[in-house]
Amino acid sequence: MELAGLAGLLAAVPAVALLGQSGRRHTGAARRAHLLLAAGGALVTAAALAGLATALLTAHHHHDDLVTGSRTLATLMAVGMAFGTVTLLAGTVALPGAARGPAAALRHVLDGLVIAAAIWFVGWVLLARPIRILGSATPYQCAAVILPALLAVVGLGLTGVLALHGHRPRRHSVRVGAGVSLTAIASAGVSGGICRRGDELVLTSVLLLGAGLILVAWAVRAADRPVQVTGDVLERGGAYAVVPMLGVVAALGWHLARGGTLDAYGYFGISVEGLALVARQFLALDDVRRYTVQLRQREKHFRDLAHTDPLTGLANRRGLQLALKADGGPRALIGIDMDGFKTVNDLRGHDVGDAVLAEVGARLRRNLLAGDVAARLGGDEFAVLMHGDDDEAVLAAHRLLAVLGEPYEVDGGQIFLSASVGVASTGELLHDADLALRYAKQRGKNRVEQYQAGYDELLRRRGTLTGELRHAIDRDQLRLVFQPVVALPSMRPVGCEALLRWTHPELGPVRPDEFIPVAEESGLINRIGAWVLENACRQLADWLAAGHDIWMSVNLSPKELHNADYAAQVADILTELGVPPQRLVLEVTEHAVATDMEELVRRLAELRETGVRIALDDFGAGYSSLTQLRTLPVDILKIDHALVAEPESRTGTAAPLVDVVVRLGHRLGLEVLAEGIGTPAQRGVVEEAGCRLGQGSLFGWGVPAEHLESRLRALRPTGPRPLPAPRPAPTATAPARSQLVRLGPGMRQLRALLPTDPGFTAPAGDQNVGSVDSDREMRQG
Ligand SMILES: Nc1nc2c(ncn2[C@@H]2O[C@H](COP(=O)(O)OP(=O)(O)OP(=O)(O)O)[C@@H](O)[C@H]2O)c(=O)[nH]1
Repeated sequence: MELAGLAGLLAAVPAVALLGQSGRRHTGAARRAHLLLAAGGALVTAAALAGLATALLTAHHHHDDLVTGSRTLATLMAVGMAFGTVTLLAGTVALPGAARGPAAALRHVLDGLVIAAAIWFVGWVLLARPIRILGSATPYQCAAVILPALLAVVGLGLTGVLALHGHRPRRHSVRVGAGVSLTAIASAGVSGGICRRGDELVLTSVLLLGAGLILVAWAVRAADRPVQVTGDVLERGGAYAVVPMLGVVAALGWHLARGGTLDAYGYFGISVEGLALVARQFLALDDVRRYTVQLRQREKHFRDLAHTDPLTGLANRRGLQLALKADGGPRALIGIDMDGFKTVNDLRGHDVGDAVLAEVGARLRRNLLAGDVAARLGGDEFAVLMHGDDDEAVLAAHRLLAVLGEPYEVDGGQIFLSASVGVASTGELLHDADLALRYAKQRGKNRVEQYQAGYDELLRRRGTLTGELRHAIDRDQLRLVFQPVVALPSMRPVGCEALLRWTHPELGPVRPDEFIPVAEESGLINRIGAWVLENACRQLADWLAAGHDIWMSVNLSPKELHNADYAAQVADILTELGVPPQRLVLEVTEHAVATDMEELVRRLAELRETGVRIALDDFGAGYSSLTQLRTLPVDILKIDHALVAEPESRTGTAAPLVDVVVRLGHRLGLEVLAEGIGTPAQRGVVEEAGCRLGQGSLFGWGVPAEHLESRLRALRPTGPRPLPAPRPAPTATAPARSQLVRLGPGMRQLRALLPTDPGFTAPAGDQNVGSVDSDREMRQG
């Protein structure tokens, strides 16, 4: 019989060999698991082989010796095979499809123990008194079977857990678990059979053992397929614990009802069940804690995201509102909006716009103190919430204005932008800073305004003005006045600038610097501009018809210039009223020049084609580019009054830059007109510089048409005047000599630049260039 058993065991050998081979073929976790399974299988097989061989050799011994010998042998075999089974179990939990890592494996083992302890206990109830389903066959005298039986139960428990919680597809690891359990059961059978000299049992068990190992080997072949790892606690139900526990309770009740008592094996089963459940509970709590921490971290991450602006990484509006709610000492809010940012998007594309915004964010962040919060409120609008009082806030605002006004290096080019800044340090910070910011925009941008209680009133007034301005034309509230432009040095009026006046019946006279921005913002400027142009031209036509030798200057809003058929409108009016186009001068401000150059050049060129002349107003008051000046199709350069009124500098001359700009203008073939001449001294300086056209209070304020007309009448007509030749078209190939120069009352940079410009070594007689009036005046003079 033992021989048959030995033969049966041979089936196990190839299975072990297959496992070993599979282990060598794999790497990583699979290799470890397969080798463990191979080693376990080999140990079980070796122990069984050794036991059977010993039993065969000692078969002829005396009966008493035989009984004791069998028990000893069975015990030894059981221990040997138990080692093998433990190794097999370890290999099973180590399979990649079983558990994700050691922690998950430990959880599987404990879950398995919960099931195993229940099976053990139910088995014990069935085998123990009073039920004893095996009757006298219960191998009580063979303690040797207990160890493999115990491991078989653990194997079954583990298989159950793998069926419930293994990674998908689960069938491979379940098959391995089942094979290992079968091997363990067979081990118990073999040791039991040897102990009780039950040949059939030995034979059957040996065959089962082989079958178990073959099942393992077969299942392992597929066990290294990719598995779907799900480690979420939410996936784990409690059924694996509830069902065994109910089984234990039912079995115990049945056992006690039949008058049974608990012996050591029963206690053991119940204790293991309880301890395994408690241990599992600890681990489950630990899992829950870990997941809670993870959830909190994620929640924080999403909360942060909800309060962060993705482009700049600064806080967003909600983030700023949160920061505003937090308590703290004295605080101030600095509201910032980039000026003319839309142009960056329009000219350079949205990506460049984004890069500029990101850089604005970075500059703000670099200029924060600890505890300050910078935020992007949307578009090109930013805010800085800082600790400090009024004065500190205004100081910080000016610093930010300077920092944000530095050129932006994007995409290999420079972008020039300024910002408008509003500061509030009491009250509704967000609201007040916004009001101050809007006020800064209205007052010409690129400046800091501090909130004052009057702003609400100011903005309300703007609302009223917008409403009233809508009807100003229909209700005949607009008037034109005309400020003379005189030839120097004779001070004879040769032209005039039409200036708009608005007198409201209730509000009284409204200043142009108040209502013109309102008109621009509300879009009314186009209607109003058309009205001004038409009425100015009508007046001009009258004067020309009356034989006066004069030209008319009309201010042009950048918004009107954007209008694609503006040039056509101008041409229509001129034709309709029969005004020679050369008699009309359209003035654009430097402000318009600083924005979209290409469009501006195109529009101005269209206008010039109609024959009108273009004047560049307020030159020297803000930003200007010398390159732009050369590219722009303009005929007249109007020197800003700030330059004319500049006091003596360290060189000892008053208005030192007038001379420079006049020479620059003449050099570029432009007529030059000095604005804001208020004193004979200023007139002297301007004349000295060679400027032949002047305008200012010294020669007359803006007056009604009749007043100017009487002045004109007083002058004896001197026949038709030659009109200035149009300026030659700018040459596109001329190299740019400078980029952007900040002109202004200081104009130091221009001064520093010009003498080194080879094109600027002006000949002594260049003062007459392009100035017909000065020619004539000189002849007269
Ligand atoms: N590139 C980019 N542009 C944006 C983004 N959000 C808004 N903008 C643009 O930013 C511009 C902001 O316009 P405004 O502030 O009204 O106009 P502005 O040209 O700066 O004029 P002022 O503020 O009056 O000087 C709009 O043209 C928007 O389309 C953004 O995330 N990226």
